[in-house]
Amino acid sequence: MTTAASENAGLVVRGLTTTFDTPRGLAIAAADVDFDVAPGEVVGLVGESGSGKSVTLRSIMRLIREPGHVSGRVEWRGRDLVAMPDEELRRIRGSEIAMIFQEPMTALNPVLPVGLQIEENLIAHTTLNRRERRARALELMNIVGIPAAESRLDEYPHQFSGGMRQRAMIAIALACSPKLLLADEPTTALDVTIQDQILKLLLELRDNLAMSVVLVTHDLGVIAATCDRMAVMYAGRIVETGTVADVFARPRHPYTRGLLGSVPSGGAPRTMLYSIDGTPPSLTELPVGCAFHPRCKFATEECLKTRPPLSGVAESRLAACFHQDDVAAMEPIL
Ligand SMILES: Nc1ncnc2c1ncn2[C@@H]1O[C@H](COP(=O)(O)OP(=O)(O)OP(=O)(O)O)[C@@H](O)[C@H]1O
Ligand code: NI
Repeated sequence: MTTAASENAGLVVRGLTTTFDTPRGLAIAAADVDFDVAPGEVVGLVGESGSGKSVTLRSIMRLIREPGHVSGRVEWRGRDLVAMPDEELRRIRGSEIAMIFQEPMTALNPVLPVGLQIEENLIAHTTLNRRERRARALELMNIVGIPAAESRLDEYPHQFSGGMRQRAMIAIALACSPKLLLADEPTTALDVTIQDQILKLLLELRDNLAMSVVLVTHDLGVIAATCDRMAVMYAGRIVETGTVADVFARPRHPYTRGLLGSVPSGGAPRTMLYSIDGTPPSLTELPVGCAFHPRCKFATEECLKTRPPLSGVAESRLAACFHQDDVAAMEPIL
């Protein structure tokens, strides 16, 4: 049943679990992931390479293919995206919900001019006529800051620089004024100036469209600059959530503390440097107990036997650590 309250609820993810059958066994790439994104809110997902950030985003959009399998609930404005018929999902995808992929070249069609790719989205999801579509495409190119937009509409993706391609992909994603944007490393590999411009653009759109954003990044500087709340992922699980201010000021999970501690103090960090010893576990052979225990200075007997549940001081401020009070009691980092 759809209620007015749930229609306003934005994105609600519950128990999202994604596994892959691999020759080495079942890889649990995302496990029991829970998070919410309110209308107009920007939530960051952060974690090391392979922690399950992209898999989580792709699972929300039902873009996981064999040998992958997704379970759990993804509610968007009160409707379950996991259980919804393909046809209905296709209508929502690209219009209400848009995604920006990690690698623009794979998301863009190489044999179609950029302007036409924007128009294709408009053909699929609006009743605009040809002239109106062209005008809207031009408007979008201007919004994302592509110079000489009029002539660039007829160019192909390979004629665009990396930064311009990223902008083109954002223009396509935004063609139908989505209410939810899933952005996977939208600014990685771009230089700092362009990165700042694109993040600023996303925040403007968030304000103008009351758009919700899930932003995946491994860059804590990007989280600090753009997000309201954040979730830290480790080995497929969310291990800490909270407002960006709270998590940065007083991390409650040793992994988060390690990530933040490895960031140079003074000014927003641009890259995440790892000072945490060791490497993440294999997803087919996760350690018993807490998956982080082999790398953790706080680990005790309990951590080797039992996986700590996400718990904490408030519903919106959680950490999956038995020793979170000790972690929080440490000297502030920044
Ligand atoms: N099709 C697949 N088959 C098997 N394993 C997969 C598949 N797709 C993803 N995985 C595994 O899922 C895990 C999580 O991958 P994911 O791409 O979500 O990581 P990530 O956090 O986005 O990392 P990065 O920062 O490098 O983008 C990885 O170990 C990856 O090998
Ligand atoms: Ni990724």
